[in-house]
Order: sequence, then C-alpha cells, then structure tokens
Amino acid sequence: MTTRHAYDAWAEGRPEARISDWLREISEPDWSATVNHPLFDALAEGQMSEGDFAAYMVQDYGFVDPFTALLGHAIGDAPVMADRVVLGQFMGMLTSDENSVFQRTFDAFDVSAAQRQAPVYLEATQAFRRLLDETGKHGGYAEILAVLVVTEWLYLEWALRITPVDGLHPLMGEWIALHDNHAFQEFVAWLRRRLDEQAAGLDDTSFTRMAERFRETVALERRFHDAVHPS
Ligand SMILES: Cc1ncc(CN)c(N)n1
Repeated sequence: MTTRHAYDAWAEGRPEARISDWLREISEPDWSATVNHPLFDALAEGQMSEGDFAAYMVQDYGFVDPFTALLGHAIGDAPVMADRVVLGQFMGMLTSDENSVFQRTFDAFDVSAAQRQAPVYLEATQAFRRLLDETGKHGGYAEILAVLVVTEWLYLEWALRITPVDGLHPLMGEWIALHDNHAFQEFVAWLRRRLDEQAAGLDDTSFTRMAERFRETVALERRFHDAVHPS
C-alpha cells in the first residue's frame, strides 16, 4: 500500500497524478478526522475556554520546539540554495511571529513558570516529539519534507475550513490567521511540489519509508488533537 508500485497503479489513468495527493488519500481516515477535528470548530466558534486554549498551546509548544529543529535539519539537508531560502524564510516566521503568539498566550492566560519550563507532555505529544526528532536526525530530505507537508498542509486545511466568529479572543484569532493567509498557502504549495519532485527520485525502499513516515505523521496529528481536545 505504501510502495512505489502501489503509487504507480493509483497514478495510471490519472494524467494529473501527484504523489502528495496519493499520500494524503492513503492516510485516510486520519487525514479527514484531523482536518474536521472538533477542536478547531470549538476554537473558531469561541467555545474553547481560555484555560483549554492555553493547555493546547502548552502541548503545541512541545511540538513546535522539535519541529523548529526539524526545519533546521531540512535547511541543512536541502540539495540546493533555493530550498534553503524558502525554508529559512519560514524558519524566520516560526521563530518570530509564531513564537510570539505562544509567549503572549502564556502571559495572557497565566501559564505558570513550571508549565513553561518543565511542561508535562501528554503521551501523544511525547510520541510526536520523538517522531520529529528521529526524522530530523535519521530521515533525510524526502522524509523530512513528508513530515513538513503533513503538519503544514493539515493546518492550512482546517484553517481554510473554519470561519472564526466575531469577537473571538485576539490570540485565538491570531493563531487561526497564522495558518490562513496567502504566504502560508504558497509555502504549503511549495512544500508539496518539492515533496513530489524529491519522492519521484527515491529508490523503492526509500520511497516506502517516506510514504510510511507520511502516514505515521498523519496518525500522530489525529492522536495529538484527540489528546488535547477529548470529545
Ligand atoms: C500538532 C501541530 N501540527 C502542525 C502544526 C502547524 N505547524 C502545529 N502547530 N501543531
């Protein structure tokens, strides 16, 4: 199911076939369960308490830390300067605008020093941290791109799906806007294009490993959001 042979069979008769579309399709039902997660509806509808939002952001900062390191690996492993430029620009946004939303959320919602310095991470957060760490250290560029495509494309999709209510807390609005803007859409389109190109050149074993990493990341996204927003 995750082999190049399976992809070739899927692509036959589809002139517009893209590896990233196939990866997404073989990651169902976890993909749609994450995009349509009730956490994002609660967030957009103003139904999420400030405490729950802060708790989600504490767990998500536990994701963002090794995610930033993963992006560093991507910049280092990229085959060309043009990729380093795009990834470096995203790194700039992540470590400035996005980091600032976390810090201001922790300040605004009185997240304690203990929770900031030594947070207790849920099992799902710990599993995600391990995946990001392992992929950065051992995965190689195509596998790293597979993880980045999942994490960013999923966040773009839920952000495009929801409509924030008027009067939403400004920090919640900022969190949504970070994932629903033109520059982010362009970045996700670029990530998908580069994954399609890199995956096309992989040998069969690396191709399967990349596809499994993609599916594993989608499954972890679902698990993470189920854990931070149990229904
Ligand atoms: C768990 C998770 N996945 C993805 C994203 C978007 N970078 C995020 N902030 N958190």
